[in-house]
Amino acid sequence: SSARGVWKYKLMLPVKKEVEPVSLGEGDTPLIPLKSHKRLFVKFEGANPTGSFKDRGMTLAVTIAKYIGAKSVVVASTGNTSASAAAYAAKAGLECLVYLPRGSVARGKLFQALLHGAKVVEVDGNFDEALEEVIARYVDNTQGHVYPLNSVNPWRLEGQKTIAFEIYQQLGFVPENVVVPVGNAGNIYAIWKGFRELREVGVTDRAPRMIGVQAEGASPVFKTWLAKADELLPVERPYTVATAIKIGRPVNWLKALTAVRESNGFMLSVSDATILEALKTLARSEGIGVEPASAAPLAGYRVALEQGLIGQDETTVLVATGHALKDPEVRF
Ligand SMILES: Cc1ncc(COP(=O)(O)O)c(/C=C/C(=O)C(=O)O)c1O
Repeated sequence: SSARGVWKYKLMLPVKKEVEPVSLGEGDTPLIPLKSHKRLFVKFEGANPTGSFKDRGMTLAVTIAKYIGAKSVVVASTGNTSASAAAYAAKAGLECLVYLPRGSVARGKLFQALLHGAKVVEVDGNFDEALEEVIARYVDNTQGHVYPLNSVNPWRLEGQKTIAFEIYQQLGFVPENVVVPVGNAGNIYAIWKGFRELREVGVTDRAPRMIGVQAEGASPVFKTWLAKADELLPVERPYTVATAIKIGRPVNWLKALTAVRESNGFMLSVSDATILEALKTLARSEGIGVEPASAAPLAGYRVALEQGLIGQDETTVLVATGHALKDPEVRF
């Protein structure tokens, strides 16, 4: 079919074939080999239409919202989800309402939400409070015309799993490790789901270890994994320069731990200093411009190599989730 990107995999997506996709050409992002290590690659999700991997999930969720006759969509966000929701809602002719934590959204992302015509509600509090507000107001909303898009919305994870399909097709094999920055914790599970489905349909009999990286000041999933706790150990006042993943009570924490455990992977927590160092290396040695959260996988990879958790001879893919233009004020 002439479809490209996410919709090339329509048969692996849970949508009826008559559904008309709302698409901005998301997906088909580059897999870039790094000079620094011979079997290290970056999956550059900054190359998506609004500059982050969120577009993969948003094309699905907004397509469904339109298909079911929603008039508007609502989402809480640390920024990239709101930028993506605004663009896809505009394409679909839907209104878009975004709840953002006042003062912690990188300028590029706020600009995009406004540019695409979203109505921005600034919440006094962190992302977690913004999400609580959306869930309280809209998730059990009776009118049904306002469609909540947060990663409690399964459609977004279905779109994001196509990252796995592309990595497999671009490498020609399943890598030993896939390293993902973890915030609200949906993406690491979505990518794992994609690799699990490749195995289930018999394309391959291998699966990667899923390695999740958090910032030290905002690492509830790491803490819960390390403690082998069966309840989330939340971080009340998360702080990190990587504002995209500055989340203290990730809704998808259990999904993320499932992906890590099922894949025999692990969680890491890295300092802001090492994240900024990694951001600088990617920009100045590899020519790859990312926002801070998207440099966390390289920071994590370096730690994992040092600690012998990853071997030099293993093929590893770092998922760089967002473009540098998102956060033009980061000081590194
Ligand atoms: C650049 C970037 N890198 C990594 C993540 C973490 O993904 P999840 O672990 O699936 O949450 C985000 C998440 C952003 C939001 O949660 C939002 O936009 O509201 C991001 O923007």
